[in-house]
Amino acid sequence: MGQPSSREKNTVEGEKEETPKTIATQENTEKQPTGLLQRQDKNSGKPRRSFWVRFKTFTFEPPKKVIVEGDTIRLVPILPEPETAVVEKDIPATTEEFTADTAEVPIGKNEAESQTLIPPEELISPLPEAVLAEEPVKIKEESPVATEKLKKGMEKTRNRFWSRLKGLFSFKRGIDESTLEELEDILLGADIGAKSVQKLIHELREAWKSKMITETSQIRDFIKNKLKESLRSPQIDINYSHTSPTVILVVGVNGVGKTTAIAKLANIFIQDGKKVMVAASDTFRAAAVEQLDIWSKRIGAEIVKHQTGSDPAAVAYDALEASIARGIDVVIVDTAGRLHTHENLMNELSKIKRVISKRIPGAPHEVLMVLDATTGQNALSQARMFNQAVNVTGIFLAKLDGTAKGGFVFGMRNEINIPVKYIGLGEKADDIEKFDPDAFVNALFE
Ligand SMILES: Nc1nc2c(ncn2[C@@H]2O[C@H](COP(=O)(O)OP(=O)(O)OP(=O)(O)O)[C@@H](O)[C@H]2O)c(=O)[nH]1
Repeated sequence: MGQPSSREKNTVEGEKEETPKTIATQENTEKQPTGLLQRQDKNSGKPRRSFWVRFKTFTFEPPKKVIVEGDTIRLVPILPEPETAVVEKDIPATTEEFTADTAEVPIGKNEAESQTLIPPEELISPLPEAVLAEEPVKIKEESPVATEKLKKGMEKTRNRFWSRLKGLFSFKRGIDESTLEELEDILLGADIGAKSVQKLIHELREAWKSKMITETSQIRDFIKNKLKESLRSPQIDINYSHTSPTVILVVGVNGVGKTTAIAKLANIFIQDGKKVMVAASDTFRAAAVEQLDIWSKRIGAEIVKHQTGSDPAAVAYDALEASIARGIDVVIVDTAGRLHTHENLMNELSKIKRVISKRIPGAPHEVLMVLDATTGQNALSQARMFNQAVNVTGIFLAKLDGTAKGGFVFGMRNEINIPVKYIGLGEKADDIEKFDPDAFVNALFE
């Protein structure tokens, strides 16, 4: 028996970990199954713990301070001295623990929506009348060619994917069952996900049997086209409102890159000539508001913030009022990535969403979920949970530059029908690209 893994430690021990966010990521990276169907631990054969059981390992984190380093702004945990660490000090009396029994129970929409809603008029004092923009926001066309930034950002994924695949196509030979088996292994190793690989191999076998393709050299383009097709979506753009403001609610667990994603999004909207406001509705931690504040000043976005611990829905409501009064084009609402319990978090997100749609019918026009690409297939469980509570309309895939597991985008699309809309390719405000399926697949093969 070796040392217990951090998954097996209790919450208090998890608190004492030096870098809880990184640990969660490393675990996910190291223990990643190659297929979606694999739900048992490879060594022990025991069932793997659910996402929410693992989620509790980063539910209780030390407070953080904001560190500004050149072009990046990050939160760094303020770690207590080991001998003086008192975990209870940071956890309010209302804190509940996740248990293995309750962790699996998803929060249904109805349950979330049955929460008491504070009437908006009690949340804030009234602000000036609405000033609506007359012109719909224009959407910029993007080229399907992979940019240098995209190619560089996807270097690790490409190495894992294409370096093995190209061996198969390096000389002309006929196709047989062993070719398909070899290809299947390579695709599974590229984190594409078991279901997607099965589908791809099935289609390839059909094409081979019908003599549509006969040589290995033809497989490359066949796979490329199929992968592109699998990612296309009619809703790949942000769902802009015809009347301003367009409201984007941003959700995701802590540490995935949510704040940085908001800054990146705000930055591209501003560069596109839009007036942007961010709502600091992650009132759970002071450092989160501070980090957003620094980003906003740097990129030129307006910000609405309240005190730590205040009602996040009230912050969102205030931001909507202010944005209408000031003719803002896009409002981006930040939210907490963790609360004392998963249930509290989902209820809070549902409430923020209800308050937004009560003030602006049809809003939020986009619910973007930020996922950390380095967590590979585990990001799927997060997406499913959040989707149940707030109906996610698009994915912002952060940290694609830091992983070789970018292939999981295909499995994700196959498993949950939510389109990826943006990708994060670094820590700076301009390390962002609008997701283009053709460019993405091209970057995998170039
Ligand atoms: N390499 C890389 N790092 C990123 C990217 N996006 C964010 N990061 C880094 O990831 C870390 C966490 O990012 P944050 O934006 O603070 O994440 P968050 O989800 O807001 O985290 P909390 O505020 O702790 O909930 C920071 O160090 C960021 O600089 C990305 O696309 N690529």
